[in-house]
Amino acid sequence: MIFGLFENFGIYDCVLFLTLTYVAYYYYKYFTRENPLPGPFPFPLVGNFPQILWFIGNIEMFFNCCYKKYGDIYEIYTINIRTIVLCQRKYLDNILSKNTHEMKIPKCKILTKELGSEGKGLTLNNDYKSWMFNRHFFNQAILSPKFTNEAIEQTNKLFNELESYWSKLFLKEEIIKENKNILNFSEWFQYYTNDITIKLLSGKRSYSMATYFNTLSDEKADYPEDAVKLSQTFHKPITEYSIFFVVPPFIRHNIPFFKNKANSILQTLDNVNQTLDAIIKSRRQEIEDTSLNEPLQNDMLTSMIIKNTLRDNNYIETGEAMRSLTDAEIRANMQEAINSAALKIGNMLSFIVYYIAHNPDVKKKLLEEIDSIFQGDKIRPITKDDFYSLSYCEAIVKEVARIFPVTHLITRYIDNPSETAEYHWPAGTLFVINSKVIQNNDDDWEEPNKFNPDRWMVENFEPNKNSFLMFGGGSRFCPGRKLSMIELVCLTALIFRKYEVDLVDMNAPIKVTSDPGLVRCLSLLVEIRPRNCYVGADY
Ligand code: HEM
Repeated sequence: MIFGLFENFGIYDCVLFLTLTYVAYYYYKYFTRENPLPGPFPFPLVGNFPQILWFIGNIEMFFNCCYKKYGDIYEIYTINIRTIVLCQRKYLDNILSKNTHEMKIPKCKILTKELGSEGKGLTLNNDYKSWMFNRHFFNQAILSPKFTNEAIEQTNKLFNELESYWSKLFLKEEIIKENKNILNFSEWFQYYTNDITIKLLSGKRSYSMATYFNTLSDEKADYPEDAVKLSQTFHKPITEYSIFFVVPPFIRHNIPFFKNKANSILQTLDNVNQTLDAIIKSRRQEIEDTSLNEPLQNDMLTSMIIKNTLRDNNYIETGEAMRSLTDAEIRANMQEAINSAALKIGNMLSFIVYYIAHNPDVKKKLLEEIDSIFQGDKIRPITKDDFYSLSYCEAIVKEVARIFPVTHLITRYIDNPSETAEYHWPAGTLFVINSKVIQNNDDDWEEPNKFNPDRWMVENFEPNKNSFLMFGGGSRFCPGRKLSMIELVCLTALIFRKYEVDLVDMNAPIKVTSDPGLVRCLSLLVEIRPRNCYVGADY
């Protein structure tokens, strides 16, 4: 009798039958899931993609709306993976513990193979041993005192270069008189951070600022041709990467618009890989050609190449456990560092300037601190001691990171069953931590919506555990935190020491776009002129 039912089935009936069976199975699984939580209603194959699509370009808004509607813990379906969103610090004890070694993304062969990141680098590396190994090299290269000194030296050098462009374009007397001293701060600092990141990490110059200057000026800056290609190659994947995280593979592979976008990113990544391979090869050669007693450059690439070789001061021959990194591993680490650093620091600087401009009392205190440290000297290079003394400036950076974080989400994926937020979760659960909501919670922060750097100045002040996640937490804590603080504090001081920076439109909200990885400033127009700290001073 059952077989009789199927006798007259055509191909369309079969497709319809299979679709209905799949949909029934999908919703059976959905309605019988473990620990059901509130959240937007999902659809077969695409999960909550239709709802997320509504917020494309401003994913932060999607998470805000869900938080308001569903509360401190809810679930969404991204790329058809059930994702538990945590918006309370009390839920994070287990998941951000230093003793756990959770991954950041689901084990997804297509993703890691497509992006070529399988078992390499840090963020997308799901192999714990390989992650540990790479993380050790990463930390050693970027957290050393030599690297700190190099970061401060390069910050000064590149800031001088930036000023040389600004003086030609915006700071001449006649330009200021005609009110043409307006610049797009977010663009300039995106190029600045590109330049400094690539210099510190690879030892090479990218000349992004020079390239940008040339688009604005009749007078042209000189730079080597190959350097330009490097900066252009790095710019694209960082900004468009998120298509691999929000668009399901089926759509990415078959719908022409998404397919073309994904292919173009893969092509760019391929160019980045080739560029990095060439840089690594030539640096290896330079190191080989340098005698053992001659000093080497202090960039991250050089440190990663020489670690566990005869060049390394701490070298002990112990075999595989202390092997050095392969070119492919170095490349993945470099790519990751460049992707992480330039955009986050660049965008945060724009947010800092925006908040300072809107808070005159904060600006006044900042200038008092700067003047007391530099004593009116607007030219001498900033030093490591200055960096450690700029405590109010550091408080501003932290307060901006708290109230308006550049990374608003942090992910964790468990490959063993675990207890989190008072529920037992099976292996294979993905969690998203909404750090923006957590950092603006009034249980942990007095008047959380008030921009108040002074809260960081109270003696012995420490935020409650897991209530401030600027650099994440647990063993996956951001390894670039020291470099970031150096850049953010030093640049804020260098800018405000010498320049008056006013927003062109004080009434406009800050223009941003956000994807799951980053909140990005689209544009920040400011009017700039030399700051007259002391009456009668010469500029
Ligand atoms: C304002 C600047 C920055 C901010 C706000 C920031 C924030 C973060 C956050 C929130 C995480 C996730 C941590 C977690 O999952 O618990 C992270 C991870 C990471 N960051 Fe940063 N970061 C910044 C700059 C940098 C820089 C300058 C570098 C490198 C040069 C860097 C390299 C990385 C890497 C490699 C990871 C992945 C670590 C891992 O999975 O083991 N970041 N960062």
